Amino acid sequence: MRLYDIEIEPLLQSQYTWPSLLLLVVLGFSILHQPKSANENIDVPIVGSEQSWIARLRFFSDTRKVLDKGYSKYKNGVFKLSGHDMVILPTKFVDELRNVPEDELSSIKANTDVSRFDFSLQAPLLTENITQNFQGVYSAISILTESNLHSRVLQTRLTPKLGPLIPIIREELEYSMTQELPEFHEEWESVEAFGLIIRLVSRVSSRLFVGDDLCRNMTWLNASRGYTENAFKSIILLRVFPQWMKRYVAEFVPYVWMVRYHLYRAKTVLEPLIAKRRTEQAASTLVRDEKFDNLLQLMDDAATGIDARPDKLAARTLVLTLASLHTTSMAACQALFQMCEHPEYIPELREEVQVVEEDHGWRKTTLTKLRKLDSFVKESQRVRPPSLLGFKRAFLKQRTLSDGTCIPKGAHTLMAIQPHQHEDPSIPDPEVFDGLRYYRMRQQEGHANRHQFATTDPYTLHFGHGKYACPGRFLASNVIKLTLGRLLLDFASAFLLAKVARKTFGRMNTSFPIRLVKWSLGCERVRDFEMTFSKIDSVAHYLKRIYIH
Ligand code: HEM
Repeated sequence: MRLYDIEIEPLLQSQYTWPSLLLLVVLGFSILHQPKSANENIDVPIVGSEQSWIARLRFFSDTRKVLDKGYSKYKNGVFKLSGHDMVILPTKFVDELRNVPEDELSSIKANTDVSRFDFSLQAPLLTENITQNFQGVYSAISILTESNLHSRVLQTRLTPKLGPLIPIIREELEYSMTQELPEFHEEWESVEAFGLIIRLVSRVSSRLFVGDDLCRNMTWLNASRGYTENAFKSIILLRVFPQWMKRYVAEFVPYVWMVRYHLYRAKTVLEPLIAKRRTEQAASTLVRDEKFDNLLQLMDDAATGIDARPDKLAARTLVLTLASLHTTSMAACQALFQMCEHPEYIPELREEVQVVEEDHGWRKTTLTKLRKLDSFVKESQRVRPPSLLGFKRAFLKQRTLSDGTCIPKGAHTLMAIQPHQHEDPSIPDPEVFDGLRYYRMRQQEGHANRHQFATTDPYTLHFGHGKYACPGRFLASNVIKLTLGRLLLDFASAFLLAKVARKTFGRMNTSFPIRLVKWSLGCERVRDFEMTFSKIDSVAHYLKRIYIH
């Protein structure tokens, strides 16, 4: 038989023919049977194209522009971005929604996008294409939707112990610096900023996550770093595909394979550790003191039922590194870059760290005294936020908002948190970077405990707000201040290349190297070194020429 010029018989006899035909039928069936998403049922204006693929590509290529366009037009109303993908609610609803029970409005389900795979939702209702989520099934994050064990333990067991744990974390940081910093053969060394920060943060966080049994174990460290990196890559890649396609595409994505591999590797070290500790505990030979506290152990103490299964505990611990590692490192790195851009703050910040260290050493209350550094990190987050959109919610029940807008069951919503923060009346000059802004605000009467990095308010939603705000933000704040404080003590941090990058290309690139200069060289040498940086404009000019021509 011939079809046009093609011989059909050999094709039909090929071993691949029938599986391929079957695959085509399954795909065709999936496409034809796509239920309309809940987001599509919300009748509000769409900013940009209604065609999902075009809208999605446009959104990915210029998120800020698309968001600003929508926000400037509809900021007090509800609108959609990226076709029907994102329903943007005005921030006036924060107070109305922040404490709604989890079985009605869920942050974690919106973030993980469990979608059709979550049968507890009883319907394939969640929106079809969510571009702002963590692709829970493929990145293994869906374990966080099985129960709120991790949040309970972070909030009620680990956070209250953070103070006493400071000397222990500090000890781990000292060790990490010896492992991760380059050897200084000359007066300065070039390091890739984000790479250095993420390695320091992952070591320090590991001490808090799995304790001293494993925090220096390279299998665990590689699994947690490798998992986080590949999970993010899978997430970003899979976001572009429609929901029905993801399950097929995922099977061919090497990042997804690597996620599974690192999950397996993490289990090989965590499960025996859990078993060992349980045996010792049963035999009453386990020595427990402050040093022993870590997230894995505290979760094991609190877990019941299926959550207590060693493989589940191991997976949950690994997945929590995704929630913590990049977020914390990015915030620390942005603060470091702001120091590059505004080196005039460095002496004052450094002096604060020195005074606090000399007065008290690294003790329970040390970090609360670093008020200038806290303000600097918070201001860095304000001007370079981790996300332009936030306060993601999945509506698990239909709800009518106070302005009459009806949000159907299954819809996913977000808020434009970055443009909204610019409208905070307590920030009179939002375009200006003012590293000590929040430090001064805390000096007002009655404000001493407000305006901290980990504090949320209706204008500051980078950690969410209300009952379901990030349960790890105090931990993040401690790790960031410890790490930056330590770097400030040792390095003049002249950051030449980062500064040049900023001047040359108008923005920082996280993969750009920075140069660390040791204070221990003596002030004169550091000053000499800085003098050479005054030629920065000509270096920038030179680089620009190289790149342009
Ligand atoms: C600067 C660092 C961090 C940022 C910017 C950040 C941001 C956020 C945001 C925006 C949310 C969603 C809140 C909401 O929807 O209302 C969240 C949730 C969460 N964060 Fe963080 N986070 C950070 C660090 C951490 C750390 C260190 C941990 C520690 C494990 C952590 C664990 C979590 C968890 C478990 C959730 C989900 C809570 C739930 O089950 O609802 N985060 N975070």
